[in-house]
This record gives sequence, structure tokens and C-alpha cells, in this order.
Amino acid sequence: MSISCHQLVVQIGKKKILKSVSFSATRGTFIGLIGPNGSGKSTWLKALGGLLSYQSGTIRIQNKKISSYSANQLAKMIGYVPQDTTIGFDFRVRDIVMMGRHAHIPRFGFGRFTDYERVNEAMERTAITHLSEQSVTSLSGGQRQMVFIAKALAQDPSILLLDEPTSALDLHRQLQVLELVRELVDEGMIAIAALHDLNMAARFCDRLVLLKNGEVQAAGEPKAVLTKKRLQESYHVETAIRHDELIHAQTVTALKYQPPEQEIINERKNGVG
Ligand SMILES: Nc1ncnc2c1ncn2[C@@H]1O[C@H](COP(=O)(O)OP(=O)(O)OP(=O)(O)O)[C@@H](O)[C@H]1O
Repeated sequence: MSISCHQLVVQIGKKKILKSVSFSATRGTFIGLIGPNGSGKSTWLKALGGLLSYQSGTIRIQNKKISSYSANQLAKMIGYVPQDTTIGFDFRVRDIVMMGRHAHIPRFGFGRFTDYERVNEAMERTAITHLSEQSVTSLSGGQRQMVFIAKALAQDPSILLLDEPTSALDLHRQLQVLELVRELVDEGMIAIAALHDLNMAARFCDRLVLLKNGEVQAAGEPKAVLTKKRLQESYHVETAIRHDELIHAQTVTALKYQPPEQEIINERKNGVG
């Protein structure tokens, strides 16, 4: 399995949201999309999932243009977990997870034994089996997020797109989700997740793509992307970056917000530019 994106441009109305962004990933890779609010992470994930049209550039899955696949074919290959998991209908958790099997069940057909088995497996892996008969409207935001991850897993995808999958989760659930995604990736899946927590991103991802204003500022191994200079330029925050021996990853400590004007003054003082 492979997915690639070449010079992708997404424009909504008059605004260019993604300005010629590229990347590629093969099986067994976990990519973290990082960057400030509004930098284009969700938009990119939606375009990769075939949920948003783009103006130019290409997205290829298995070296074939995404437009050459039917919605059903895409649903069998790509699982997408949205940022907003609010749901107005009174569905049982099991029924929501079963919706992930939609593409696998023939039209006017019924779920087969394997469909129910996949649903049970997905609920087990996300530790929500005990909630299976409850209504989703009765769940907490974090529990709902796990239900939507289970729904995406039930699709049996080779590519998993996750939009801030840990944002509503407590520390235990954050680890649970990222450890699960890491496990799935080690089994061969491609995962691409928008993440705000840079420490979690550094710890669990193979590669990071840093976005700013719809452009890729840096891409590569976490160590290469998470530098003081890049984080200053993207987030306007002064940071301390250290290597944590315990988790074998970079850790980022945010020290101080430095508005862009202050950066210019400092650069002038230091004789840069
Ligand atoms: N449907 C839309 N119509 C107009 N502008 C949009 C639309 N969707 C997104 N945008 C704009 O595109 C830019 C990128 O938004 P996007 O949600 O992709 O960023 P993000 O990096 O995921 O942000 P966050 O971290 O806050 O979730 C923002 O300026 C946003 O206002």
C-alpha cells in the first residue's frame, strides 16, 4: 500500500488553504501532521480521504489517482476519524461501529459473520466493548472519539486518517490511542494523524510534516523537524528541545510566546536579514 500527494492545491472560495503541498508514505509508516491552528491539517486530511475536492496537484493511492476509485473502493482502503464526533442521533455504539462495515456489505444485503466479527474486534481493540449497547448520545466526548476510531478500524483500512484523535482524551486514553495506532502501523498500516501534542507526535510518529499557512515548512524524522528555529517560525514560541532517554524521543517545552514583531526585532539585533 502507498499514498502520495504531489503539489496539492486546495482553495475554498477565494482563499488558498493548501498551497502546493506534497508527501508520500508506504505501508508501516506513521506520519504526524503538525502546525498551528488554521495551518491546513484538517483540510489536508479531508482531501486525502477523498472528502474534499482540490484545484490542482494529484493524490495517488497505490500509484493510481484517487479519482479513479469509487467511493466504495476508497471506503475499503481509507478509514477517516473526524475531529468533531458530535452525533445527533440516538444510535447504539455497536450500530455506529457497524457503519464502518458499510462498504463491505452488498447493497440490500445483511451483515455476515465476518462483519460482526470485525465490529467486535474493533470494539475490543479500542476498549469500548462494555459500551456496545449504550446510546452514543450518552457518552463522554472521549468515549465518543474511541467509538469513531473503532468505526474506522471496522472498515479494515490500509490507510488510517485521524484528525486530532487525542484532543478530547485523558492521559491514559491518549496513550491507549497512540499505542494502538503504533501497533496497527507496525502491522503494516499507514497512519496519518493531525496532532497538537508535539511530544506525543515525536514519540509515536516515524515522520512529521510541519505546516504553516497551508505550506510545508519542514518534513522528515521528528528530530529533524522539531528544532527551536522551526518552532519559533511556525508557532512564534520559544522552546527548549531535549532528548528524553526514557522514551527515546525529542521533548519540546514551550517557554515563551514571541509575537512575530518581536522576532523581527531580535533578528535585527542579531544582524539577521
Ligand atoms: N469550509 C471552509 N470555508 C472557508 N474556509 C475554510 C473552510 N475550512 C477551513 N477553512 C480555513 O482554512 C484554514 C485551514 O483550516 P484547517 O481546519 O484545515 O486548519 P487546521 O490546521 O486543521 O486547524 P486546527 O488546528 O485549528 O484544527 C483556516 O484558515 C480555516 O479558516
